[in-house]
Amino acid sequence: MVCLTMTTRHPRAAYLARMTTTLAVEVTDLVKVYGTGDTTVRALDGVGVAFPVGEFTAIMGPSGSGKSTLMHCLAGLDSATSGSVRLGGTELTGLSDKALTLLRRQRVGFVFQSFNLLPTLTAEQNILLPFDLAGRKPDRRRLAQVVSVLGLGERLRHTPGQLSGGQQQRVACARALLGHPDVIFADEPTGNLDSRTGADVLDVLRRSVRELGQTVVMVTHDPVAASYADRVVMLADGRIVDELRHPTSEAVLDLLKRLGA
Ligand SMILES: Nc1ncnc2c1ncn2[C@@H]1O[C@H](COP(=O)(O)OP(=O)(O)OP(=O)(O)O)[C@@H](O)[C@H]1O
Repeated sequence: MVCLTMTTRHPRAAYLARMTTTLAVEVTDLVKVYGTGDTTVRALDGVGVAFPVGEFTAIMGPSGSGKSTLMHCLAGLDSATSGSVRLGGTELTGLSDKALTLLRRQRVGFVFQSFNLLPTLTAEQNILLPFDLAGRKPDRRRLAQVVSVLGLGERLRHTPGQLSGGQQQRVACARALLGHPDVIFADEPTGNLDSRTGADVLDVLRRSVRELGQTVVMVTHDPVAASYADRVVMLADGRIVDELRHPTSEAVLDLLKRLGA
């Protein structure tokens, strides 16, 4: 497995790093401690895990096990107390807030439970918003491809209020996918959806991995949602305690029960 450890600043070096690494994200011995003294909480307690390019991983675990903390550290939204996070070959530890903001904008996609679409913009304008804000022109072929894979062709002129919850979440997925980020982090993406529209969104995430080569890391409580992933990583008490490949919802449920979740 090839993995570059250098911090890349030059655009061509960054490009080459992305081309040669087979890991989208990798963390080593990650520790996150909140608070001091009696109120100290060790939310992550020496986590080591890698997320290969083009794989769909679900992070699961009982409430308070550290899922959100891990995702925030992976995405450069929070800094760890110690340990290393490498995203697309770039070491995040020690980067300034400004550099982290830039890295998130250019190389990370987010899909949240609450969609986070602007209500006055059309679906297409929402999808293009990150590009507009950055003053960049999107690749029109990529836009057409993403819209087609996500089945949004008929909905581009609708505002979020004219779309179902599932369609809104698909627009949010398209927005995340358009810039071909190193990784998309999805935080309970189906938490606000009924099971049928939730299944549509999970299918979209699955297809973005299979057909567009996207890397997706999703936090979920739902064993059915996790069964769409290639792999489930199970956390308990801030540590990785198990891993399932090609998970079924039954196997995930069994594992959660054994952990007392
Ligand atoms: N800002 C904070 N300050 C202090 N403690 C925190 C903070 N954020 C999280 N924690 C603690 O860290 C631990 C892990 O929290 P985290 O939110 O990562 O768990 P989680 O697995 O995502 O939980 P849930 O499934 O309930 O969302 C918990 O004990 C939590 O109370």
